[in-house]
Amino acid sequence: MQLTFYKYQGTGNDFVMIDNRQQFFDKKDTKRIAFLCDRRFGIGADGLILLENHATTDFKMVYYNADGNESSMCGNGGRCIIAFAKYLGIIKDSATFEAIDGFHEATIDHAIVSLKMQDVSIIENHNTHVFLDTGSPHHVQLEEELEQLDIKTKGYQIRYGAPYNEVGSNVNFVSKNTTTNFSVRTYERGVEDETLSCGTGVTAVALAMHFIGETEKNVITLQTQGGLLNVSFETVDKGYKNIWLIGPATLVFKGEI
Ligand SMILES: N[C@@H](CCC[C@H](N)C(=O)O)C(=O)O
Repeated sequence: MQLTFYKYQGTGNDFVMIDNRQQFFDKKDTKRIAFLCDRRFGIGADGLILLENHATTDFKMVYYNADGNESSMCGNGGRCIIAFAKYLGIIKDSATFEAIDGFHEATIDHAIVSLKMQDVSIIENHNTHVFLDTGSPHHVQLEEELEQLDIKTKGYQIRYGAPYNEVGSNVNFVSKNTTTNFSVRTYERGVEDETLSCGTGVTAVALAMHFIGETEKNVITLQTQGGLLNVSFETVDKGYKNIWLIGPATLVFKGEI
């Protein structure tokens, strides 16, 4: 059967997007999802996202990593699905939707999407790194020589090492440019490689840098390999609320396979 798909990217984190409001897509076919994401034999993407009907919000988002498995929240995917929902005529300039980590609000202004993330109340500050969950689990560590790092090798060791083991964590390497600007490179679980950007990752980095005192600001710019993202937040007694991930989300092409 022919499958109509849409390819989106948000700061270079790219996704195969499928309108599954008619529920035709076989979600159990992990091999096919991995095939569609394969960059040599398939369409090529860091993940695949289904847009589905929802009883009380504008739509539901279902996210799969490039390995074919359903996973936790994808921040850049969440921004891209807003652009997709607008393209399909489901929403205008604002929306609410449900994802695996709960309900989200978002707005879109031309190609710039602002996505509200879940509140974060648990942040583990270890000596060498910070660990927190921004919808997906993230290990965050500061590095002096970010450009020289072998992200695939180092990220793989941390992702599969203790205490994360098989379940794993995404791994973010960070360098500080100014008090409001940090560079980030991310090894993504489920892609098992560096991606050009990770939305839940840069959100984790912004909160972690504030938490450990590297910044006192609450609007942070994150330079990823695929472009700039902004994260704003409010500090509360036990963590952070009103967290927004802001940046571009673009349709690359539409096709059939
Ligand atoms: N690219 C995503 C993160 C997707 C989930 C991640 N690979 C995981 O399995 O935890 C983002 O933009 O947040």
